[in-house]
Amino acid sequence: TEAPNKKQWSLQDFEIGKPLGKGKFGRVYLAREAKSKYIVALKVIFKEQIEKYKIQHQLKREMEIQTSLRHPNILRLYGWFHDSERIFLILEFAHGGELYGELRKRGFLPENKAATYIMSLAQALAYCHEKHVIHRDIKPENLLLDHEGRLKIADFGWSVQSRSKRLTMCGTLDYLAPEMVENKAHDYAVDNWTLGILCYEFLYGVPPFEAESQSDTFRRIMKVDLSFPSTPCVSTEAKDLILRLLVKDSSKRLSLQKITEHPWIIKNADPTE
Ligand SMILES: Nc1ncnc(NCCc2cnc(NC(=O)Nc3cccc(C(F)(F)F)c3)s2)c1Br
Repeated sequence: TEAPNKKQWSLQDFEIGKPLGKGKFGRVYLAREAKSKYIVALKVIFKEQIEKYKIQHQLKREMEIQTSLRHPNILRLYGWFHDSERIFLILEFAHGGELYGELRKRGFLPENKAATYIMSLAQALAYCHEKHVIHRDIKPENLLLDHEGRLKIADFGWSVQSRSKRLTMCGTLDYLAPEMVENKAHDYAVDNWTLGILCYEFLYGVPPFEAESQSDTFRRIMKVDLSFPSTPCVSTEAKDLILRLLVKDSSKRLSLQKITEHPWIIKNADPTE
């Protein structure tokens, strides 16, 4: 008999539930595998969309990368299948939904939650970097929460192409590091920059370089035009961590290891995470 994860899945194997969300390339549904009753999230991607944007290789790369990653803070991709016009990704279901929703609902996060999320991200990214995977696409929409509120990094343009995807997809520039915005060769440190952006956004509710137009955001990123509003009140240690991450020279950004050892993280992150 075949190992379970080598099974050829098909739509008939699943009972489809409510829609969980819709992405650029298709919707996500709650689903249950009929025999095992196992709950999953099923992402439906239309082939003609993939062909239109010529990102087949990117999806292929995502599958390769994803099946090799196992980490408590990375959403699992259990497998995939396709029919004549769609590709289906069989994903771990994150019961808590998108972290984005929590941030929008609360406006901004308490320091212990923000620190716990940043620590989980630093640990997951350190794991990815050990596996020579740079994420490049970390933003609140791609961060999900499981039933215990544990952070899961999801969605994958995990490849060099993801930069072209982002720039051609005219996604938000808010999370792009200077070297990416300048379309320069970049390395692992882009994810460290993004952790600085996210830490700021978790604590203030908006990304640090938000501006009316993309060109203004571009200018603010290139200048590292960073300022801290007087409200909400944020600790000096949190601002210290943000200032050590939002550094233009990528070689001078705090390392992932050093992030997990930063006083603000030690003091505020939930150690059981
Ligand atoms: N509560 C929830 N529980 C679990 N999941 C949820 N949402 C799905 C999160 C995702 C995880 N992985 C993804 N991957 C892709 O979308 N890949 C993708 C799609 C199109 C094109 C391409 C490419 F061609 F550009 F690469 C790559 S979406 C939710 Br809401």
